[in-house]
Amino acid sequence: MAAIEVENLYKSFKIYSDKGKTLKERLLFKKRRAYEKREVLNGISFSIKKGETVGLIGHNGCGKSTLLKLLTRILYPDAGTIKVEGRVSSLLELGAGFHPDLSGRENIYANAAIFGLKKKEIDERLKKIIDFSGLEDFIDNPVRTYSSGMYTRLAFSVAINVDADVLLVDEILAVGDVNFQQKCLKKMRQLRDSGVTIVYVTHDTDTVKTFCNRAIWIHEGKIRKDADSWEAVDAYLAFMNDEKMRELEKEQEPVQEEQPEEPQVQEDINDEQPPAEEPIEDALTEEEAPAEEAELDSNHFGSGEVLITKVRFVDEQGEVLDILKCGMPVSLEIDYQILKEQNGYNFGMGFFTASGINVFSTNTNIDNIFPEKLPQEGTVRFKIQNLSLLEGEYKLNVAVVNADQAPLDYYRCFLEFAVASENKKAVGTTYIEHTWEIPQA
Ligand SMILES: Nc1ncnc2c1ncn2[C@@H]1O[C@H](COP(=O)(O)OP(=O)(O)OP(=O)(O)O)[C@@H](O)[C@H]1O
Repeated sequence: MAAIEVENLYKSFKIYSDKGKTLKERLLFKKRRAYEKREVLNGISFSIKKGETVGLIGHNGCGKSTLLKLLTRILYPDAGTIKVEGRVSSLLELGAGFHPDLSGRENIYANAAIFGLKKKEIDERLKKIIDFSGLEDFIDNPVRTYSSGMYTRLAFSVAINVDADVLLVDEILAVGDVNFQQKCLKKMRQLRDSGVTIVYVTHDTDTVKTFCNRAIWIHEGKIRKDADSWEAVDAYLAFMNDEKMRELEKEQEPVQEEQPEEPQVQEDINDEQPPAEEPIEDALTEEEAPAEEAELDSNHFGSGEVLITKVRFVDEQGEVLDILKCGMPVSLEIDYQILKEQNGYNFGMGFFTASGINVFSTNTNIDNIFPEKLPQEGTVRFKIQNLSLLEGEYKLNVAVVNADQAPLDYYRCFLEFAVASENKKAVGTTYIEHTWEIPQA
């Protein structure tokens, strides 16, 4: 049975470009104020079953909070329908729904009443709410004297104690201290397990993976992916990573076109952002590496806390190779990005034949390299002095695991590549340097 049913939802905001400098100007030109319409949600439809826990993900400003506010009916859509079954409780913007001059206790009554509780029901829950908030000593002070963390504590304590069927939570938990965050997540898990439907907006993709069973990724006003939380988060992180790469490559462009014909181009670029001050890794400035740069897809596993973002073969000059040659020096470059620091890192690679036979695999730990700390992003190079693979088609596995060998990003076949051979001929997969000794007659 559906707890939330959203159909063809549209929401735009008017953005006023000329507000008028003074109140007089604003009043006089009230009707003439120029505005543009910003489409935020552009035809969103989904259905959430009772008891589901759904993470809403997407980049800043994509409309997650707007969607949550529409579900809470703080905002109304331009078009589309929203049906929510049962009592709704929400934890939206910091302090939303609190009156600054009322005490914590008075705000509990006011807030819980908004969620549909009668005075008697609130009386019964008051102690529980105050206890959970940990604000006993401050509960009779006006909430304007509260810190942002204290606001969150109070708001959360009310939101989870109103026996809601549907709980809508915005990124608000980030404000509380670590202990309170853990306490909230524990409580939310209990609510989830007792069948409460939860929609959770957050940028903490780890929590989405572990806490939610499903995630909806909003992009450019539409649903880009609505799937199992791991699958949706991986797709979102891969996309964000690609975006980052594109930005880095764009930043690089003016540096490459140092003497442009049109000074205007330079000005535009300067407007946007200052020219790159830091030297950017060679690897990121390569214009293209079509054959080697396999696209990230969901056909791999790992926590995603460290991502393998690009992999390529290069020659001694750093030129990307389409075809490798038996006997040549080759480097395998693995670009990574750390989203969450680990207790250590172990990078691995493996060559497989097209039919899946492992020709050679190793990792940094096997080679007695145990990196504990790494730059947040960089390139690991696996250098081969003399490629001994024979002519043929091969597959490449790449992986990074942590010091406990837990997979962070593991690809069974990141890319397929070909090896050619001009003078090193033999049968099999590996060329073994050799000589023959033949008895003389
Ligand atoms: N009341 C409003 N008036 C005008 N524009 C608004 C209003 N509320 C939101 N917006 C705009 O709508 C867009 C979506 O905002 P929203 O807060 O929903 O994004 P979000 O995905 O929650 O972002 P974040 O991850 O940064 O919290 C933004 O461009 C924002 O500026």
